[in-house]
Amino acid sequence: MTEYAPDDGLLVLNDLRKEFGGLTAVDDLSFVVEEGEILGFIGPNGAGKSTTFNCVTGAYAPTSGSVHYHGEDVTGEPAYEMVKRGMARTFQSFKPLDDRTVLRNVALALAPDKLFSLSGLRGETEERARELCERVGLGDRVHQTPDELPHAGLLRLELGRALATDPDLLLVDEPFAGLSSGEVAELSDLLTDLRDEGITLVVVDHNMRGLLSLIDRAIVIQFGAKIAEGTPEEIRNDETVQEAYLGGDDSLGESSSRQAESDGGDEI
Ligand SMILES: Nc1ncnc2c1ncn2[C@@H]1O[C@H](COP(=O)(O)OP(=O)(O)OP(=O)(O)O)[C@@H](O)[C@H]1O
Repeated sequence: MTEYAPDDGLLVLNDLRKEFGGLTAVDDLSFVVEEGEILGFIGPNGAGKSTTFNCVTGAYAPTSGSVHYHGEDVTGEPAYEMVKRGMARTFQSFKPLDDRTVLRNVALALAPDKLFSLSGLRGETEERARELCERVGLGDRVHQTPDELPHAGLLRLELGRALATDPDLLLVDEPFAGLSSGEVAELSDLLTDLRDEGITLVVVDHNMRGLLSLIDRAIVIQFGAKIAEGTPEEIRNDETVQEAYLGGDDSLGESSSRQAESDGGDEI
């Protein structure tokens, strides 16, 4: 099996393994994230996507294997260390503070220690929080509270919170769930803008709705192991991927993927 060198990519995983008792959630998984790309990290429900990234971002210690970031061995480092090193993530089930404005929620991620001691946001902190709100398209909603935002707005807020740590790698967890196709397109534009500004992105999802037109490349996993890797076109046409999703239905093509999209379904 290929052993990647530590500097083969911005993020390099070699034989990453995570066991929970007798269950192997991540099964000797190796792949790289190249600097400047938007990588799709795809797999059916329960494939091990979250566990992989919990091992990478420091929420879990891997059972074995290695993680290199910026060429350095960061295997098993805690979450705050990974944030300091420039890795950020969004969570699918995030909970903003509903009694604080959008601006304050972003500022909280920017300066958690200061927010509680200051009576109001001032100077640099407020300015940076405003910039971040603008950057994620919430410039005209800074004084609203999260419960006034539509779901797509909450996702933008979560992105603003993640960007507050000034990451160079951003892991985005299932961003398109619950969005209309118009909102998927708008969010894709935002993610592409972030990439163009120099942030490398990994977009994690269990379906490919909206994803294949956004990403440069994808890794597909099943039962914790890599089953395919390639361009969106290669992934779409990969028989193993089709089997993993559809139990061997080889009729998958443009039309059925569009059908899945219009159904909001789980398929490719
Ligand atoms: N903390 C845990 N303890 C025990 N088993 C776990 C734990 N976390 C995940 N698992 C198991 O590991 C396997 C992989 O789960 P994981 O959540 O990583 O999959 P996933 O690809 O992210 O799925 P989804 O798309 O549903 O989020 C599953 O069988 C899950 O039940």
